[in-house]
Amino acid sequence: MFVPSHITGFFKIYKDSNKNILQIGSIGAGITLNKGVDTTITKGDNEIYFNNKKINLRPTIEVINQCNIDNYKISHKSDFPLSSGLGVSGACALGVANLLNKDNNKNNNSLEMAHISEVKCGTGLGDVIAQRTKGFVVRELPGVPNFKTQKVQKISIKNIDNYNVVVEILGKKETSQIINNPQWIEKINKIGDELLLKLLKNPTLHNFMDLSYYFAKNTGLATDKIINICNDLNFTVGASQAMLGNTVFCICENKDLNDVLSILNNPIICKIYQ
Ligand SMILES: Nc1ncnc2c1ncn2[C@@H]1O[C@H](COP(=O)(O)OP(=O)(O)O)[C@@H](O)[C@H]1O
Ligand SMILES: CC(C)(COP(=O)(O)O)[C@@H](O)C(=O)O
Repeated sequence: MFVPSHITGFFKIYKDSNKNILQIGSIGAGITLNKGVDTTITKGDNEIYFNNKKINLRPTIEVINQCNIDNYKISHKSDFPLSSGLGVSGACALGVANLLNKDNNKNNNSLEMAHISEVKCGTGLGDVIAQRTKGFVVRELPGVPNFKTQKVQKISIKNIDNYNVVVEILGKKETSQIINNPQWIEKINKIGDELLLKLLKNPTLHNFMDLSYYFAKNTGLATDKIINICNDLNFTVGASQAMLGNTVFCICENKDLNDVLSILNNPIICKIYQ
């Protein structure tokens, strides 16, 4: 079961404690990539493997606890490491939730299960909704959309094959340390407040990248190193920090790809997955 990785460009946090957990989350915009996580489940001794290494991955464990299953061996094969701002934790949670419901002929909502797991673990607020939707995704309401409040838009991209998403992972960043920190929440929500409306007025990849760069710089989430790399890539559609990681992402046209690769040290070339 493949689930695409997801890069959030900017977001705003909604963690109102008296709300149902399904309505807790974030609004924002991002893109899913053709690289992500492939999850399989076989019989086993209740083990979880991530790229062949046994780990206790909390978002996956949270989903298992909701399904109350036993004698499993879960294997996540990921194109990216965890804690890189690429939605890998969400891809693991959604992949295992999809499989468990399919295998056990359950009709639980796997999206709800994965979202609950991410919110409980502090590893995500909106990734799994974008990963289920796929493409260039705008989330206008926090939480899992339902038939009444379907406020998740998939923005169409002309000549999508002309664009590359080049990713450079510089290190790790634990999402939970940011989205559980009141000072960071205040900064993120102050800067992120107007960006969604600005994107909806001009829903293009260029505008998305400009708004993401503005968000990364003005929240203080981006390091000087990341800002400098983004500035060096200003000949492209745009470059910014993948939220919430220590990761640069750049969208460039095919004609500029070689120039982008000459600037980055460990570039990973992706396409937008829809
Ligand atoms: N080696 C590891 N063993 C167990 N859990 C890990 C390991 N590395 C990272 N994690 C966990 O994986 C999760 C990554 O979530 P997050 O920070 O949101 O990253 P991502 O951007 O990949 O979604 C965190 O709960 C983190 O503690
Ligand atoms: C930005 C983030 C809160 C975290 O994303 P990640 O670090 O990739 O888990 C995401 O879940 C979102 O709500 O948009």
